This record gives sequence, structure tokens and C-alpha cells, in this order.
Amino acid sequence: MNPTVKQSYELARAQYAAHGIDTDEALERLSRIKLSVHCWQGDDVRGFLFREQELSGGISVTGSYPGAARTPQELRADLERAFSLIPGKHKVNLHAIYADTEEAVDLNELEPKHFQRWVDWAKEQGLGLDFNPTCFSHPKAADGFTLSHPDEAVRRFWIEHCQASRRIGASFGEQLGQPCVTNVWVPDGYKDLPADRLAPRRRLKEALDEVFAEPLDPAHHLDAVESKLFGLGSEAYVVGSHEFYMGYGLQNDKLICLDSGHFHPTETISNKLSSLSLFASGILLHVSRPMRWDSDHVVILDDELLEIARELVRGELLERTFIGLDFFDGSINRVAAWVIGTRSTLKALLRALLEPAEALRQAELDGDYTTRLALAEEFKSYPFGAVWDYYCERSGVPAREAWLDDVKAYEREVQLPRGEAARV
Ligand SMILES: C[C@H](O)[C@H](O)[C@@H](O)C(=O)CO
Ligand SMILES: [Mn+2]
Repeated sequence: MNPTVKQSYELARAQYAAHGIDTDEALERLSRIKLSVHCWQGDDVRGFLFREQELSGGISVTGSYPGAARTPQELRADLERAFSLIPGKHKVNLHAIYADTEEAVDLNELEPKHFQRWVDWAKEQGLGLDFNPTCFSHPKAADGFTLSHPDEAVRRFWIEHCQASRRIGASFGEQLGQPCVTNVWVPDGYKDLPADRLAPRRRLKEALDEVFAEPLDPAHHLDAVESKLFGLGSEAYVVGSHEFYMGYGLQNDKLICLDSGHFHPTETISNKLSSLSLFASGILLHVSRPMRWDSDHVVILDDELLEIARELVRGELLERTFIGLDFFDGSINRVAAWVIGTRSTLKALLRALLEPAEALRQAELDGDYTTRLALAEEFKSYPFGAVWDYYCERSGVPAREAWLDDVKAYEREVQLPRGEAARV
């Protein structure tokens, strides 16, 4: 280890210890947190099953930075490179369209075997896997409706796809010895004011009941449902709204997924965690960065990310919250995007673990808001960076921006020869 990094850490440790904060214990806790890193940042949400399909479902990737992964092998190589620059052992979040198979298979026919190469790779890398049915970018989702579609045949197709997805998720969990979270998100909604808000929601509820009918062992598999307020082309109405899934998730004991980009621009998910924790058995987060809309920018260490981390730490929610990332930026190097977003999320958690939570709580209980504000402000300049650098070096990954040289070399040698990222 670099002696300066070690010395800086020792100094930082003493400063935190003066407030009763044990930096070694904080790092121990941080090392146990697994982030679910989304595969779709690596190729602009294209997947491998239907590469000719336009991205649909009211989400959009902008940018044509060269070097996107074109095959499962390339995507796994890119993920490996990113994980070599991120401290800790994590999970990879797959979407159904990322099946690794030579078979021409439709979404409702997918089976665990179509993902076996992913499982073998995850095992070899010591990673977990999470899963998502892909209810978009498919001809049967062309009119913007899937599980709540008024046509029974179309609805049936999506129900079958989601049922197949749960079985695939369960096989991940079983083979990897850690639960796989399968998250259902459907884009269904109307661009303009609906005549009937109720009927699509009733259809979605009934469809979900069928999707979740098969009992699966929670040791291997957990279900999550993800809500949304609006999307491109569903500005007026989204069937699976927050209230819809709050109700559904609580009534049916599903993890409730909160995506930071899915609410009103000034509404934050950090402020929802404590309430939800009192009623839900578990929470899934899609940590994203909305800029004016659900733009899915790469996550950075901003105020909301810190506030999310604080709520998880102070509310003792880390044990029952699954933290997934959800951003996709095609305008920068995609491996760098993963590294930046994942490291930022870990930094936020570390900062939260290094705050004087007890002292702040006590000041609040005493009505001493002066101390609460003063302490909170002063801790912003405590040397958490020295603790982070030490953690990186101890974990065998570069401290600070040293990782960027590695990504630049990878870009030159591996990604740039792949060429442009234009959709075929
Ligand atoms: C690709 C993901 O499933 C998607 O981003 C979803 O989670 C979402 O957030 C849609 O806005
Ligand atoms: Mn999401």
C-alpha cells in the first residue's frame, strides 16, 4: 500500500475516533454492501435478442460514444474491467434481452438455459445476478402497453414473459447461492388524458397476480415492482404509478422499487424510505440521476445520493434494501460510466457511515438545532477521502482518479477498435 495513503488514513481514523466513529468498522460494513450494477449501461439498452429493435418504453439513450459492447462476451469483458476498478464484490443486473444464446427465442419462451453462460461467468467472478423482464423494445409493446394491454392475447404474451423471467431469476439465485431480485417494470401508459384510468390498472393488477402465482423460494428469489410517474409518450398517465405499486407491493409482500428518476422533479426518494420501511418487507432502489426529467444520467456524489445513503444508514435499512443502479449514458465511455456511478454510490454510503449519527440525533431530540446544523456542516469537510483511498487500495483497486488511465488504455486497445455505437 502507498505509505501516504496509509498515513492519511491513520490521521483520518484519529479524527473520526474523536467523535466515537470507528473507521475500520465503517469499512467492514461498506465491504458487505453489494450494489447491483446494471448491464444495460454497457450497450445503451440494446441487448442481444432483437438488436434491430428501436429502444421503446419511454426511455431513451443519447450519445454515440464509440466502443459499445456488441456481444455478451464483450459486455462481460467490459463489466470485468469496470469491476476491477470498483472496490467490493457486487451483483450484475440483467435484462431478459441480454440472453446469451444462438437460438432464435422470443421473450415468452426464455428459459434458464439461455442465461447459463451468464451464471457460469458470475460464479467464476464471485458475483451475484439480478433480473428484469424486458417489457419494451419488442413489436408486442409497440403501442406502449404490455401487462395491461386491452387485448388478451398480447397481455398473455407479457404475462408468460414475466413468469419465465421469475423462473430464470430463481435459477440464478439457486445456482449462485444468493437471492436474485427480479424487478417488474412495464412502461404502459398514455400520452394524453385517458378516458378510463381504472380499467388498465385493474388489468395490470390481475396480470401481476398471474405473474406472481407460482411460489418461489425466497432464499433464491425475490420479486420487486417498479413504479413511474411519466415517460416519453406516457406523459399523461402511467398505469403502474407509485400508488398502484405501493398498494400492490404491500398487499402482496413484494419489494417496492423506488427509482430516483420516476417522480416529480422536486420529489426525492430519500424522503420516502423511512415511511416505506415501516410497512414494506423490503425495498429495491434504482439509483439514477434525473436531470429535468427521467434522463438517467450517470450517478454522481450529489446531495440526493448522500441523503439516500444517510437514510439507509441512519434508518438501519441496509440489511433489507437492495441497491441497484439505473443509468444509461451513451455520450461517454461506458465502462467509465459504470465506474463513476458505482464508486460514487459507494462513496456516498461510506460518507454516511462516517457521520456522527448519534450526536446529530441527540441534538435534534434536545431541540438543539444549532448543534445539529453546525455538526452536519463541519462533517462535510472531514477527511472521508482518506478513508476511501485506503479502502480502494486495501481492496486492490486504484485510489482516486488513477482508474481513469486504465479505462483510457482499455478504450484504446479494446473498445475503439469496435467502432461506432449507431443502432443497426
Ligand atoms: C432498463 C430499466 O428496466 C429501466 O430503466 C427501468 O428500470 C426504468 O427505470 C424505466 O424508466
Ligand atoms: Mn429504474
